Amino acid sequence: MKELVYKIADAVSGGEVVPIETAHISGVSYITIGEYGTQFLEHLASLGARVSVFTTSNPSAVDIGGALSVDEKIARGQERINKALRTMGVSTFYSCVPYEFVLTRQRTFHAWAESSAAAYINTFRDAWSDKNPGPLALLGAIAGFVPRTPLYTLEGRRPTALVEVKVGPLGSLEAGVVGALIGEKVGTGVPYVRGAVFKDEESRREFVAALSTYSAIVFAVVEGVTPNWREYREMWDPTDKVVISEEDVNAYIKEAGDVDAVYIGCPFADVDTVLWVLGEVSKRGAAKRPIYISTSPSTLKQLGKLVEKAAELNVKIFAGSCLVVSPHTRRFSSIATDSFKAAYYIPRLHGVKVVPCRRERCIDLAYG
Ligand SMILES: C[C@@](O)(CCOP(=O)(O)O)CC(=O)O
Repeated sequence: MKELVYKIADAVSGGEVVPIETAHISGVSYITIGEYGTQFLEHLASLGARVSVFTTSNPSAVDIGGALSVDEKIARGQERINKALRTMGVSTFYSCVPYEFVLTRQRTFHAWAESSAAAYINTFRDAWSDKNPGPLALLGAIAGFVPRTPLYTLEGRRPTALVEVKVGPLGSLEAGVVGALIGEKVGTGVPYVRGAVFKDEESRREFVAALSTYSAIVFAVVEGVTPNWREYREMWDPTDKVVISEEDVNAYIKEAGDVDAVYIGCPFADVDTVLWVLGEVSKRGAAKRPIYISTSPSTLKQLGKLVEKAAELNVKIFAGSCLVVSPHTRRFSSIATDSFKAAYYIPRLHGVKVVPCRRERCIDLAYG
C-alpha cells in the first residue's frame, strides 16, 4: 500500500508525504458505497492490509441499537463492511464526530476523510488534516502517511479571504447557513472569519459541516477562536472582504411547511443538545411526529435510561448511523432539520424533501 500512496503523492504533492497520527475513514455505509465499495474493502482485508495508526470510521447504514429499520440485503452488506474493517484493525465505532474522543493536539498530522470532522479539528484545534477521500484515508492509515498537500504545511494554511460575519450569536441553523455562505462566496482557500460567535458546541459542529459541504474548504481561521489565529493573521494582508449579513442568513431560512419527522444531529448531537431537546419536549408532552437524534455510541451510553424515557416522548435517540447514510430515511416524504449538511445530502441520497429550520422551530413542527 505504501507504493500506492507514494504514487498518489507523485500526482498531487510532488512525491512528498507526511506521517500521520490518526486516520478517520468515510464511505463505510452500504448505502453510499454499495456492492463494489464493499468488495474493495473485502479485497484489501483479504490481501492482509492492516492499519498502522489508530483509525476510526464514519457512521454506517445500521445503527447500533436497531432503532432504524433496514432491509436484509443492506444489513448483510453492512455486516460484510464491518467485518472487513475490523479485520483491517479499524475501530468500528461509527461516528462522524471522532474528535469527541480523539483529542488531536495542535499541529499534529491526521488523515481524516469526513469533511466536517477534518474541518472541525483544523478550525477549532489547529490540528492538521486535509479532507482525504475515503479510500485515500484508508490507504494512508495502512501506510502510516499521506501526500503532503498544502493543508499539511504552514504556508498552505495562510488565509486567503477576509470574511466579516455581521450576524449572531449563531445558533445551530444560523451557524450552518453562515458556513454554507462562506463556502459559496469564498469557494476555495482559507477564509479568515471575523465576528463569528457560536452559541454552543452544536453550532460549531454545524458551522464546519456546512462550510465543508458547500465548498472544498476544510479549514477556516476564526478570529479569537482558532488556536494560533494571531500567527495566521500576521501571515497575510487582506485585500478583498466578504460580508455576511443578517439579511443574507435570513434569505436562506424558509418558513417551514408540513413534515413527517424532525431530525437533529448531523454532525452527531452532543449530550447538551439532546438534553435541550428533551427539556423542550418534556414541557409539551409526547411529540406528534417523531424527533430523530443521532449521536455517537458513547453519547448514547452516557445518556443511559434517558434514551428510553425519550422514546416514550416520541424522541428516537440512536447512534452509529444517521439519516444521511441510513435507508430508513426513505420512509419519510419531508423532514425538518437544523442541519445544513443534512439538508444538502438527504434530498440527493434519498429523494426526500428537507425543510431547514431553527432548532426551536423544528421542535414546533413536531407538534404542528
Ligand atoms: C454520505 C457521506 O459521504 C457524507 C459526506 O461526507 P463528506 O462531507 O463528503 O466528507 C459520508 C459517508 O459516506 O461516510
